[in-house]
Amino acid sequence: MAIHLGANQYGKAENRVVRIYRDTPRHQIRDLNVSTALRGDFEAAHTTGDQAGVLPTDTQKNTAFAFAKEKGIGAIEDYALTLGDRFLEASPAASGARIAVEEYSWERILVDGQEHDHSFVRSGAGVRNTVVNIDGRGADRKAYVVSGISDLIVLKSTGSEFHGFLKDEYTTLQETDDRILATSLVARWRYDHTEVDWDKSYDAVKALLLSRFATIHSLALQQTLYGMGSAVLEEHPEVAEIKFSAPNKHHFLVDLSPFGVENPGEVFIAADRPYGLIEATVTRDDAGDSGSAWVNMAGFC
Ligand SMILES: O=c1[nH]c(=O)c2[nH]c(=O)[nH]c2[nH]1
Repeated sequence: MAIHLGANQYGKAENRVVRIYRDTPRHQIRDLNVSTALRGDFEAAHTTGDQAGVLPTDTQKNTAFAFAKEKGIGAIEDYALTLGDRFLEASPAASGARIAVEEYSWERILVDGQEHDHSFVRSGAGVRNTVVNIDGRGADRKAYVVSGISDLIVLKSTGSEFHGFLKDEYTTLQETDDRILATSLVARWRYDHTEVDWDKSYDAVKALLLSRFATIHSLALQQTLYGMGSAVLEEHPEVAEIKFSAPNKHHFLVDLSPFGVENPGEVFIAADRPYGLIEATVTRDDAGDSGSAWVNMAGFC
């Protein structure tokens, strides 16, 4: 029987890297979840057990923590790019590196209206993340950055319709011109290049996604996502494409008529399962090649 080793990668997943800056009494915190992986010629490690070319996952973990101190943590994209280049330098057998970083945000606790110097409360709508893929070294190096946000839970209490859909003998859904639209949005956008002010771009894209969700009069979640994605591509030349995964968090009107009570769109049951899952990609026509940007990105069409 002929068999062979297929695609493979290895690394340390979910390093919880917390970096405190304490040069002054007013501390700063960065709180990351870092996953690293190398791909390349690791055939022998699998087929014969020869680990000569394998930079241990433990070393990858150590590097993630050491760089948090030695190089500091700026934008997560820069941290990920620096780590990826380091692993390719340290591991001759590797042809590519994938570094995924999530960032949990904290804000200062207010005490008597004043921001505390070293006490924080977890904050933020949504979790910022990035996935950096680097192929090759030196003149052959190519770097791809996909950044995004997950767990961005949004709801609008009107301004959403759903009607005119295809019907067959199993269709029971009523048409509606006024419903709740809610989702826990995952959005990831691919940058066209790496000369980007990452923090500024992230803040602006997030704000734009939220404002378009609010202002687009929705005829379907599909149309809302396309509108949100188009706005990002129109206003952000640095973004080549954007992908969404959006569970339609259904809110069903509760029938209060058995109790003689009218319910004109006021009391709903928030169902957690099942949910419609709407996924879409919006791409600039002249976008550059996506290369390995989307390698192993689960949960997207
Ligand atoms: O925005 C929606 N898109 C759908 O495709 C769909 N299907 C469904 O039952 N409800 C909805 N809502």
